[in-house]
Amino acid sequence: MNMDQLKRQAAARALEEVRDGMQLGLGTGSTAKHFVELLGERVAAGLNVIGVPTSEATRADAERCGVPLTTLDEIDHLDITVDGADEIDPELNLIKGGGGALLREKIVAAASDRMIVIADDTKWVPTLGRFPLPVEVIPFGLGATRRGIEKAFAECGVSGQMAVRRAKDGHVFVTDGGHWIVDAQLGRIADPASLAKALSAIPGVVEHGLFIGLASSAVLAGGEGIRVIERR
Ligand SMILES: O=C(CO)[C@H](O)[C@H](O)COP(=O)(O)O
Repeated sequence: MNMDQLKRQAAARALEEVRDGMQLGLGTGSTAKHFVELLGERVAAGLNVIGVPTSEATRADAERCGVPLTTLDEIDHLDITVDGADEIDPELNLIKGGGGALLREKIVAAASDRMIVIADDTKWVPTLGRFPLPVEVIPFGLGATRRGIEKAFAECGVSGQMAVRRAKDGHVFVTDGGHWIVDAQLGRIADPASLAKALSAIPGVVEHGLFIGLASSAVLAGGEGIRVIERR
């Protein structure tokens, strides 16, 4: 089974948790896209749900698949958010933002009763940090913000190269919120909760890709089948 089939399997397993009448957060990325497509098939067959997309890309996918959409201004909570991740550790802390949607993804996950993370099992790691940590920043004053980020890294015992993310065409990547992303190659983040707190305190940092205590469960698809891991 190839990687894409594993992602679809994880998405299908998460779909089993969806009940009629639910309000759903719809994640971003290639795995979350499978979930939106499968959800669209269930909606076409009569399932009554409504979704909040975490990116303009997911909004377009959901519209194409016929999934009814709303916003967090129109409803007061979400039952489940289903989203992918770039890394998942045994505490179900995550690195997200490889697709650049971390800000809306975190707002939507935080508004949800449950967050189910779906992934192929290559995303499972003993310690976060091999995947570059995305930090969403305001372009104004970027030099000062970067120095603040470096200080936070030093205080939390990590270090590594930082680079402003670029799109395939070479231009600076701009998020749906109009911000930039700095990707930091940290290698190993021993204390992700402390680093998350330190990064959140920096003026100029809009959000970062450390999702601490947000995921309720992870559905991991691998060669030997599907594993569902619940947060302890
Ligand atoms: O955080 C994300 C987007 O901002 C994605 O969930 C993450 O990058 C995983 O994507 P994929 O399912 O394509 O591997």
